Amino acid sequence: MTCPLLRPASLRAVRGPLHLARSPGLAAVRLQLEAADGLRRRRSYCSAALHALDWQPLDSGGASWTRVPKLWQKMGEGAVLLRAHGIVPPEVREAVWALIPRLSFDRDADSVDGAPTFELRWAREGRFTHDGLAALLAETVEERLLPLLRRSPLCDQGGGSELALVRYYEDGRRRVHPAHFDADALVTAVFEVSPPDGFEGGFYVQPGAHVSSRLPVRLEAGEVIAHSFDLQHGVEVSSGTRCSLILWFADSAAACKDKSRPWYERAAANGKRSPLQSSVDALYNLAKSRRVDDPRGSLRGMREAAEAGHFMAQNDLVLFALGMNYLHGTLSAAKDADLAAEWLGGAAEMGHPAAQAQLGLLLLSGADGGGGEGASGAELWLRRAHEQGSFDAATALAGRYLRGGRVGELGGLVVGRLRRAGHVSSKWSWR
Ligand SMILES: O=C(O)CCC(=O)C(=O)O
Ligand SMILES: [Fe+2]
Repeated sequence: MTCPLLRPASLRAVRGPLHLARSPGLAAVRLQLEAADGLRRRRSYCSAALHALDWQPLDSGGASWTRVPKLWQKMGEGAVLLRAHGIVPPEVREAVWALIPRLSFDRDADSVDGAPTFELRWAREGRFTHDGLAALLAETVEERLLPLLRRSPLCDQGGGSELALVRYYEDGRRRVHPAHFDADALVTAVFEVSPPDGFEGGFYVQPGAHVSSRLPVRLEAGEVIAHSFDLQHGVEVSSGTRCSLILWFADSAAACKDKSRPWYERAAANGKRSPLQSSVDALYNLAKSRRVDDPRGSLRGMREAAEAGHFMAQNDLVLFALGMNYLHGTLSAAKDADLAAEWLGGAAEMGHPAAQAQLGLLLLSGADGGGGEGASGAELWLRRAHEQGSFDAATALAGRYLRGGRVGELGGLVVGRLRRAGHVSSKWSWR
């Protein structure tokens, strides 16, 4: 049985803390930020807040759609988000839900956070790969979902589908899928499989870099949402069990097979003529997808996206460039540290938790003996990142508090959080 589904994600983002020989103090970072006009303008985009999504009816069939603006960019219309009832017949949803306990989920590293995926792939390269799910879902995907996407504002952004996943969220397995962009899909569709009274939290969109800009999208069982590649989104389940089915669509069967991402190239090229908002996201995604095959081209693209204000590109540029420098032994550590702090500072000021954590670690690594201005700057950024849920930052803070014997209230909170999440071994106990 076939459907227009494509191939799996192949790139795994590698993230890790920075360890540099020297780094500027916080004041130096601030000065660089103040001097950078572009960064100041970008910061103001992020201070805007979006309080609710403005849904419009798509047709008489009960589907609606909206645009999700990006708080870090002024231009462009925003990402497309669509929701629809009645696409998955209730008996299909119930049969899928009943099948879930019999499925076995993968534990390979996730491309967004490197933690075990707890996902099951049920289609790739245009074919269903799981007989049970194919028997239940082929008709719904081909006869109901694809026609909906084709008559929606997402239609000029694609048709064929790329990869399909079941995702399972539960305490003791995976509970979060951090905010991200889908790097290998032109359009993504998500079916909510589990009944909403079985869990707290769920899918959200995040128009800004900071977690405070999150807008939950509470879905009914069997409801479908679909979005364009330039939508930042994630999942956080605070209690209970949630199961979702995800389909990543490409624009042709050929793109599924040869792993090309022509839509990013098209959007990036269009953006050079008219600065479409999604072109910056396309540049970023294209750069990410070329890391292995064309590292230097990828670095150039990442830098362009970073210069255009993409906060994830600013953060990833630093991680990727430093990785390249270590591999090729090119730039000096001191020069790297200044540049790294500048890029990370921009994204950190916009609120991006990963950049805040990396900047904190960078400042910490340059702080002699753990004291002085570098260290207090480091702590400030690490605390901000920890407040947004960063485990890298919490781990670094806990280490500092415990080594310095300054556990206090915040130290207790940080260490307690790490311990609950299984990140702290008994040797970290301070009692
Ligand atoms: O589980 C969901 O609703 C979405 C998961 C997701 O964003 C992804 O797999 O890329
Ligand atoms: Fe996603």
